[in-house]
Amino acid sequence: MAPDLWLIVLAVASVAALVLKWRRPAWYWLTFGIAFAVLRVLIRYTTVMDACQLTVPAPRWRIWLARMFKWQIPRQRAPKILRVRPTRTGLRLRLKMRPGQDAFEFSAAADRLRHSFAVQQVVSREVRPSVVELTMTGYDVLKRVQMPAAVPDRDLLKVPVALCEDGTIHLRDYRAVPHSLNLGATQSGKSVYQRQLIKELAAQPVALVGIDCKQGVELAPMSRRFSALADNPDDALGLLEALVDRMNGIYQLIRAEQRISADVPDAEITADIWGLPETLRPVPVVLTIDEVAELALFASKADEKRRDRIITALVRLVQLGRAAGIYVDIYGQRFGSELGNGITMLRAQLTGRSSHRVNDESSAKMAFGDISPHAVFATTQIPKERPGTAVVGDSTGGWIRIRTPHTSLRSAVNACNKHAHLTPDLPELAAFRPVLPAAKPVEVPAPAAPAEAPAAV
Ligand SMILES: Nc1ncnc2c1ncn2[C@@H]1O[C@H](COP(=O)(O)OP(=O)(O)OP(=O)(O)O)[C@@H](O)[C@H]1O
Repeated sequence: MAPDLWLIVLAVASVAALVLKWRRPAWYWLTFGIAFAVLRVLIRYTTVMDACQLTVPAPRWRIWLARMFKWQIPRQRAPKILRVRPTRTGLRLRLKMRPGQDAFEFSAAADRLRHSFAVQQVVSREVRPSVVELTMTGYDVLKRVQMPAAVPDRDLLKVPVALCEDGTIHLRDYRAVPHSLNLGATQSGKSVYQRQLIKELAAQPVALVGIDCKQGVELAPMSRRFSALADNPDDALGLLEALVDRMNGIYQLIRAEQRISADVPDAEITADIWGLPETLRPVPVVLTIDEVAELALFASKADEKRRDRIITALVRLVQLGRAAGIYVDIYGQRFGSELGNGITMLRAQLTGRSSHRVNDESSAKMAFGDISPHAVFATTQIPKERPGTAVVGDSTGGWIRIRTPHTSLRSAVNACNKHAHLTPDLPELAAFRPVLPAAKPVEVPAPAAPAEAPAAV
């Protein structure tokens, strides 16, 4: 090719790369970014590791030999690269640690590595003894969230809800983390998160039950897929107590099954619904409670009594519900002792924690104060112009930043309508079955009147 032509191709490619980087960072990453990042990492690897204090001295015998024969003194040794694997959103670098190194050093150096390799984010984790994996994210994946079409880990009660900042998918796994608390200021993105979750659960053989004291504006449009719905505190109390009755009934069923299994040598004895024969297993229930503070507020003595019964029923459900296949997601703006007796006890049982943007540090502490001070700080840093961003923690002190895809109410309602036939009938909750809007008669437009023939001139 003529040199001029080369120059033109180079100029066009550079402009294309710049435009993609600016407008479509995901496409940029797949077309140019991966190659540049792999080159950058491999070329700078030893220097960066040295600068980030992730190298160790050469073995003594090599230094001794070098001194003896006046060779060049061997340099510090960086961890050996076992594998470099590009992904849809970044790179995975698997490293064999040198003697004397530990996985914590790599986690502590994550921020330095991020700057040195010029990537968006670096997360380190130990994959097996002496091997760590650095997951690098090439660009800001949370800027425009697009969930991949195929999620391999999806399972019953394990649904994708958001993208993590390291490019992995955040799954809400009810069987691992049965109950969760989701906080956030108004307009921070709680409802979108909730819709995404319901949209995913709608396609599964589970019963959805909701309490939405905002007169049902969030959940009622999706009511075709809900087995029970309460939109005021009185109904919420009835619904929660009915759920407690259902839970007690399921415990009786498990006990009866245990008695039968006890007499059969070698038979497994179950302590929850998942060990019951499929024909007997009650359908799992996911209870969504929106704006929980509405249940805890009271203006009169009667309201206060109702409030106490609500909190008692809720505490029983989160303490004992898991084995009976009852899972609870609670949403609110704040959830602290200011809401009265029993709240701290209830919160302790909600092991799944997430928080969208909050107005103050004390709200962030309600989500993570008893789990991780780093997560509290990260929550206070969520920018207002990034609605849908949240920090998700777990009871081990780990946390990560996530962002939900922008799920409209329309698309969640469509999913609920599409899967309405999966809505199980729960006899215990029959009194709270949502009143479905009557099907709107299709209006057939009246045939247009025949146009009058123009008068003959
Ligand atoms: N993941 C997202 N990506 C883009 N925009 C989002 C995302 N999540 C939420 N939003 C936008 O942020 C705004 C607030 O979202 P949402 O209604 O979910 O907040 P909220 O916390 O439920 O507020 P409220 O408590 O007032 O109901 C909406 O305009 C919504 O479109």
